[in-house]
Amino acid sequence: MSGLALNSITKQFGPFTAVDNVQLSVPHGTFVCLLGPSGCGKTTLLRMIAGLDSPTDGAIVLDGKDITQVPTHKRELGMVFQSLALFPHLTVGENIAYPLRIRGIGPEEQVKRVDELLAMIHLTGYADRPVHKLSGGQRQRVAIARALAISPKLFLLDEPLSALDAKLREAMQVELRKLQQQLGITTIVVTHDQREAMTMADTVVVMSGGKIRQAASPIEIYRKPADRFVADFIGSTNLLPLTAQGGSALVLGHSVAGISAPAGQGQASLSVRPEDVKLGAPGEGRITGKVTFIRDLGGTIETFLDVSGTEVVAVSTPRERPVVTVGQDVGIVIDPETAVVLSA
Ligand SMILES: Nc1ncnc2c1ncn2[C@@H]1O[C@H](COP(=O)(O)OP(=O)(O)OP(=O)(O)O)[C@@H](O)[C@H]1O
Repeated sequence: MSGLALNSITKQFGPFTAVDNVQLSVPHGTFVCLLGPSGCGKTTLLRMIAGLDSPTDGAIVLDGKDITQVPTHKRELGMVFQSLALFPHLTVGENIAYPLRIRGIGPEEQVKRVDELLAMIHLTGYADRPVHKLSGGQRQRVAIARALAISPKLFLLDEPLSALDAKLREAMQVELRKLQQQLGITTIVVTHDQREAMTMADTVVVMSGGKIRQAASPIEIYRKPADRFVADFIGSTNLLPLTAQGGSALVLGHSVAGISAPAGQGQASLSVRPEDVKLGAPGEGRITGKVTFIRDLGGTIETFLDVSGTEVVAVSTPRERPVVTVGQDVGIVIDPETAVVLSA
């Protein structure tokens, strides 16, 4: 297969398993985000792909070739790691040309390539500027250009945008994704920012405790989370207790048409995104909650409800907002099409 394959990768640090039997296939030209809470093993996994750490077990295969034992400098990688900063005493052009120079590429070819890369990152004319005179976002773009100078087979980035302020980070996410699509380069980014992952990735790999919980498209991760961890970690959700009773299931004590409990499970949960909770009049057989708090954020309105001790959050836009007030009893409508049954 053209692309990257991680075959049963495990990394132990003494008795501690930081990466646990990871299996992942990254087709050529795709953009993968490794996403998870602090300590879940995403940086360790990226470092192994980069050759900066070796797996205790398993194999890393790039374009059909086992590279597990190949040293970093022979893997044809472009890397933007937090620790790999730009050379502050060099100009933008010298920074970008550096990997070309150490590979013995002639000065004319270097200038041509630097110009191409500067155009690509929208910094044409900046070649002679010292890097310390650049803004944070411009510096980040130069680091990206430097990593791409050698046309690598794999582009690896570890939290590349975390030092930027929120607005610039969002703009750079879009820019990085466009650049990756333009070049068709296989890219793996480590991030703990789910918005970043959802914006950029073809495949989001959600990790916890060294294991992959789910690897799927952003929309599938959001709409069809594989388990409670993923449902809770990605976006916000209502995890409602689901109990089996006879052949049907009870959600917050009520049966909901179209929802059934998983076979053989005593206890399960139903994940319902706040935007999928619809409010209506309280009615016979309908889940009813009391409004405890309303947060009007302008573009969206969050309504917090108490249903026999369980908090349910509904999000609506001002247009679709049902007029409710704190203390009021309202009916809660769950659409079985958008709700996901999760075991445990
Ligand atoms: N060299 C090492 N020796 C011992 N333990 C390590 C080493 N490197 C990482 N670990 C441990 O492995 C686990 C995974 O670390 P890793 O840096 O991969 O996590 P991460 O998901 O990237 O987290 P963060 O977002 O905080 O960087 C952590 O518990 C960490 O303490």
